[in-house]
This record gives sequence, structure tokens and C-alpha cells, in this order.
Amino acid sequence: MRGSNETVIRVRGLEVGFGETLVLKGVDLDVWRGEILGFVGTSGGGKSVLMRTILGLLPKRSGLVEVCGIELGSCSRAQHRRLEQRWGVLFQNGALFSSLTVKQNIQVPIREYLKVSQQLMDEIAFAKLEMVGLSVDAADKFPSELSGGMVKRAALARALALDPDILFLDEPTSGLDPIRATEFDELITTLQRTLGLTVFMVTHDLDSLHDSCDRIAALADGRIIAEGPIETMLASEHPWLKAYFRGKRARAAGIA
Ligand SMILES: Nc1ncnc2c1ncn2[C@@H]1O[C@H](COP(=O)(O)OP(=O)(O)OP(=O)(O)O)[C@@H](O)[C@H]1O
Repeated sequence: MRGSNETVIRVRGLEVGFGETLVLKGVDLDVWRGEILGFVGTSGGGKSVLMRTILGLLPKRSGLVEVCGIELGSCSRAQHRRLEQRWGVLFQNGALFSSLTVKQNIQVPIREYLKVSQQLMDEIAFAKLEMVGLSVDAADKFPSELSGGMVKRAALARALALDPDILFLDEPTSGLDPIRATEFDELITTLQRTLGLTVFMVTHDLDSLHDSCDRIAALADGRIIAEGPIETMLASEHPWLKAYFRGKRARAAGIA
């Protein structure tokens, strides 16, 4: 199994809410260096909220979020910017800028954080395209000219632009047909291995959870209800985990 016992992301007693509603009610979670952690949970349960809070995009009510030993919320702006360069994010549906070409999209974080020549930025963009299995022909295309699978790959190339240590993926295979989804899972696994990435992946995809993830954490009722390899999920008697991992879809996927 990949992954060390070095904690890269540490979350303790995290509470996040909107108005009267508390979405995360005391989340404790560790993500270990070099692992692919799959994050599952009830629909609308707060998976994206947790990811956005770890990224510093949403405020917390209480608790602790530490990334690479740096506590978010109490670090300086300069420290936070340095941290932002150590992670890459693939948002749901890619979230590419529609008015920019693929190459320009990949160069957005480079422009934001590094001072390098246009020529070097082009070389970086082409290298990242190759890394995610897109040809150089895709560089000058706009997102609207790409297939769903190509959008995901282009967004992944952008997430890798700054050579991050940590990759955050929000529903990376959603909207892809099963063949494209399997190819994307394989790409993530290969990149994780070759680049030594730590991957935090929010997903509903049972195949991704089974084939790509070293460990899984499950969120329900605002808390982590289970954490461990897929065998832990399969052995759990928690009603939601039972229905999810041993239900009809899991049987169809050959997991249960
Ligand atoms: N910026 C926001 N303002 C108010 N409410 C929000 C905001 N972001 C998320 N929420 C609410 O928080 C809850 C959790 O949302 P979240 O998107 O994290 O769920 P999820 O587990 O990722 O769901 P899904 O699996 O359906 O994508 C939802 O009820 C959502 O409406």
C-alpha cells in the first residue's frame, strides 16, 4: 500500500456552517504523504465544503486545519501563498476559464505565483499537456472545443502547473463514460506514483474507490464515520456504508 505515516493534512474538531446550519460538526481526519485518499459521503453532506475549507476558501467556525505542518487561519498571508503553490486543485467539472485557451488556462497559476518568461511558460504548458495525455494540438483550443474527458485532462494539467505535492480532486470522473473514467483513474494513479503526490479525492465513483484509493474516509451527519482501506468499508455495519459499499451498484461493480 502507498502512503507513509507522515501526516500532510491534519483536521481536528472542524466545524463549518452557513447561517443556522452546521454542515461539518467536528471532523477529524488525517491524510498521509504519498497516499490516495478517497473521500465519500452522503449527497450534500459537506465533502466539497471540507475540501474548500482545507484550501482556505471557506471560513471555519472552530477546529484545526493543518497542511504540511502549517495551521491555516493563523499563518501569514505569505505562508498561505507558499502553501497554495504546494497544492493543485481539480474542481468539479474542471472549472476552466472559458475565454482562455487550454495553454492560457494552464499558465494562470504560473503567472500568479512565478515570474518566468513566456517561452518557459509555454514549455511548462506543453510538458503538462503531455503528462496528462493531451497532444500539443489541444494547447490553442478553447474549453468549449474539448470533449468532457479532455476538459478534465486540461484542468488536471492546470492543477499540475506548479509541480504540487498535494492534488485535490473534486469528483474527477463525474460525467465521464465508464471507459474514460477508468482511463482517468489510471492517469491519476500513474501520476501519483511517478510524481510522489498525495491525493485527496472527493468521489462517488465505486470503481475509483476500489481501484485507485489506498484509504477511504466517509462523512455522514457532519462527522467522519469510518476511515481505512476498502476492506474497512466493506466490513462496516454502519447503515449508510452498508448500503453504499454492499448495495446493488457495488455488487454490479464487483466490489461487494
Ligand atoms: N457557500 C455556501 N453557502 C451556503 N451553503 C453552502 C455553501 N456551500 C455549500 N453549502 C451547503 O453545504 C452543504 C454541503 O454541500 P457540499 O457541496 O459540500 O456537499 P457534497 O457532500 O459535496 O455534495 P455532493 O456529493 O452532492 O456534491 C449543502 O447543503 C450546501 O447547500
